[in-house]
Amino acid sequence: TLWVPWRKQNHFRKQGIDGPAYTPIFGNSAKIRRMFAEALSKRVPFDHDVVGRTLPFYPSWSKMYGKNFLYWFGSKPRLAIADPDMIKQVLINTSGSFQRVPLTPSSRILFGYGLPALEGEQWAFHRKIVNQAFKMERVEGWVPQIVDITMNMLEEWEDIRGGRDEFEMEVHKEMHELSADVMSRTVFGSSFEEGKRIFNLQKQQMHLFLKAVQSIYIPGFRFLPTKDNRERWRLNKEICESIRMLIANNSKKNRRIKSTAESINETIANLLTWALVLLARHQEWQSKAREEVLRVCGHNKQHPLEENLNDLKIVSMIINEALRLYPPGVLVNRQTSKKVKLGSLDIPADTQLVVPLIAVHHDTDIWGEDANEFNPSRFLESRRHLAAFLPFGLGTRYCPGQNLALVEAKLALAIIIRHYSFMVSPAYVHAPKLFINLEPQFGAQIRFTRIP
Ligand code: HEM
Repeated sequence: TLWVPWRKQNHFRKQGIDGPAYTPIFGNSAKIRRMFAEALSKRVPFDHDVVGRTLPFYPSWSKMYGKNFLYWFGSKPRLAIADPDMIKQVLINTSGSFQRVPLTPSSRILFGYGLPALEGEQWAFHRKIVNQAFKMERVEGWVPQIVDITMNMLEEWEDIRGGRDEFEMEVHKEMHELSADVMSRTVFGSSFEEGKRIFNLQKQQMHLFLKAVQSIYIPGFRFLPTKDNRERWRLNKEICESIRMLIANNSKKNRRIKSTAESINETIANLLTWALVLLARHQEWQSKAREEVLRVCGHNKQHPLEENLNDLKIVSMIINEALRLYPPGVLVNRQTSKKVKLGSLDIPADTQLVVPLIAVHHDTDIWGEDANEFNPSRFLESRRHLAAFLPFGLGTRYCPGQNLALVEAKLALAIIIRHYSFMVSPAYVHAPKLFINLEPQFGAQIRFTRIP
């Protein structure tokens, strides 16, 4: 079996798919780790050409081997695909040939036994429940709560401002709190405080999780009482107990929804953070958005209502452009359950397919020469290709939280823009980093001025 990777490598080479050569046991993992370390140690200019910093192996290897290439995680082959036609074929395929990559035991702790971990009938059953929970009518019913929570946040900002004209804040933390509050009040309903506590525990757990996924998975290692493992067990126990209590206090039906929703809170926080950074950097779009909010919602400090949502067109375009340049979920992956054909390619069973969403979103072949520039008006045109813009995934597994994410982002942005003008603080260092999601490595410091 030692020869299997080489055989697979040849199999792909014969079909025109090349990549960094396989090295025994570790594959290309050490090299990938080095590339990440090097990318993160460099300071980058404040522009949006950020794929090299967030997913350094992709631009490096695609330059040498083409948009689709083969690399090795240990002795497992990974096929990176960034061609929209191929991506579409993989993600909309319903035959069961392309499955979600099974969670390792340590990532299962993070994602639990919710939707992302399920396949087949079990998945279909729970997916129906989740779709119901997040359908648009239901999410629109949450508008008053979301507005309320955002206004509460602004009241706290006013305390921080303390009567000054200008004040500065790290908004990533603020957006994290905001989206945790929204998720707790909407999805968790009555169990508000408890929901928030779980989010905070999970945030700590994510740091440990990341350490675990960046190292190669060694069977049995998770049972060793290392410092990280002990901390992981402690947090896990606490989270399990909290969730158990929460479930005991709630109806049985919502159980699955909760366990999935908890781990996904971060995505909206990151979307909002990047949208604020982008608007702070691109004042002309901030003004355009503010004009729109005032026009649509009225001048008398009125808040957006659910009937305004469709009229906030510029705000929507800005959110799309933020999702394009800084997609919170940087990649999605699949694994072949059997030998499959993808276009003219023969792919063996047990091959991981990696779709680098962020690279597709920055591809000049798709988006033109200004692909790395912030230009929301590109969304005035209809979509180029189903798989050219896919921040929420595509196909049967596309994100069921999309409605909530977009409605929350629209409302929160509209309200913030209505009350403050803002610019990037001199303290801000532009450093997008792939954590679980795409995050600002050193936070997002923004300087606000109150609009009378
Ligand atoms: C800006 C915010 C968000 C982004 C960018 C995002 C992105 C994604 C993406 C790309 C996928 C597809 C994964 C794949 O195909 O392998 C996904 C799946 C999923 N998302 Fe989201 N998400 C966001 C917010 C949310 C929220 C708020 C929730 C729930 C409250 C949520 C729940 C889920 C679930 C349960 C799945 C798995 C669906 C399945 O396996 O059938 N997401 N998300």
